[in-house]
Amino acid sequence: MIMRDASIETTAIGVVGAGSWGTALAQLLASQGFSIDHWVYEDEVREQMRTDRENGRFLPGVRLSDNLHPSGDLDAVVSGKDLVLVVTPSHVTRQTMQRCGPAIDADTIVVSASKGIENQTHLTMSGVLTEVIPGLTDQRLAVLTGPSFAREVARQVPTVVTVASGNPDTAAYVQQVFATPYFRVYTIEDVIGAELGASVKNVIAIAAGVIDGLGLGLNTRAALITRGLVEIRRLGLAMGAQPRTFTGLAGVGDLILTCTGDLSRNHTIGKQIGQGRKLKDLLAEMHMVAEGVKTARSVYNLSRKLGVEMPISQAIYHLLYDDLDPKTALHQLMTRDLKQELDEI
Ligand SMILES: NC(=O)c1ccc[n+]([C@@H]2O[C@H](COP(=O)([O-])OP(=O)(O)OC[C@H]3O[C@@H](n4cnc5c(N)ncnc54)[C@H](O)[C@@H]3O)[C@@H](O)[C@H]2O)c1
Ligand SMILES: O=P(O)(O)OC[C@H](O)CO
Repeated sequence: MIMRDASIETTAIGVVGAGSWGTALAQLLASQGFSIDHWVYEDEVREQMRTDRENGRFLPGVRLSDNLHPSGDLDAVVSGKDLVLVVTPSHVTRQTMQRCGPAIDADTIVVSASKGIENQTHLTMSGVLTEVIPGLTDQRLAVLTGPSFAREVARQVPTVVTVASGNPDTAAYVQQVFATPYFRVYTIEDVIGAELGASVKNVIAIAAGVIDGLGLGLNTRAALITRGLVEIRRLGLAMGAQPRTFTGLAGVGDLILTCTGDLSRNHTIGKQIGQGRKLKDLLAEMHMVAEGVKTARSVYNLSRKLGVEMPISQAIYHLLYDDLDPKTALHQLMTRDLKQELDEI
């Protein structure tokens, strides 16, 4: 049993986004007894969730509790809530939350569970939400992240995540709301570090998939994860993150999961590219999001703008957008100038 403050039990919650992660988290909360208003984008998905109590498109095989209420009314889902959870793909977060931002009450806690960096602004999701939700400050904002495949959380596989907020009280509140005996929640204060770890690992996971698609070995994958973490940390430091964040769940934890787990969409797309398939064909077949594809563009431009050395991430950008051959990319990475391993800081 997780001990919660009695006041937590009556928390009114709205969830925006019913992809695999939005549905898994909404169901997790519903299974704990919270009444959930859940905004579902597609009419047919919403209808199926209402009638069959299943989201067959994004999270098949998981029965939805009766206290999870699918809705197409975005304003109604977010208004009058103690907590609003935003779980849209990062490229539609701005447009979605711009629509309903004014309906969110001034004291509502807003939690982002999306992972990505906007292409146009280079903002992480906390930055986007702060721009589009009137009056939202970092005091009412939190980020839920860490190694967590939706399908495993839905099966109640023991999972450990972290909640980042600039306000420790907000982090502690969100921690209490989400924690279950199979979903352990830590807190940290470094929001930008947590979001960068969560976002850039998707680019490195594409690289890990490419390595597997090329049929390379475990040595290569371990090297990739290690050097990928160096790149994530470098970008993080350049953007004001705390270095220790990257040794935690939002950093190395999520990086290991996504680089090694067959359930990862980012890893899968990388693997197919390694096997010779083209990005545009893969995207045309996918109804889910592989955030690393868009984030690779943001990271490429950010790293150049900030002068941060990120050779793996830059190679993935060229592979995705300039048709760089995977074997050539690997050869270029392996034959870079020889150097000392660790950065000064
Ligand atoms: N799936 C996971 O295991 C997992 C785990 C942790 C974090 N995340 C993150 O959660 C976020 C959401 O991913 P997901 O896996 O739930 O999504 P998904 O890939 O399963 O589904 C896509 C979602 O996008 C929505 N969508 C498509 N077009 C839209 C539009 N124009 N406006 C609004 N919504 C639209 C769909 O309704 C659906 O909810 C991503 O940032 C992802 O990285 C996912
Ligand atoms: O399936 P992916 O690659 O989007 O990864 C899902 C989560 O981010 C893992 O923590």
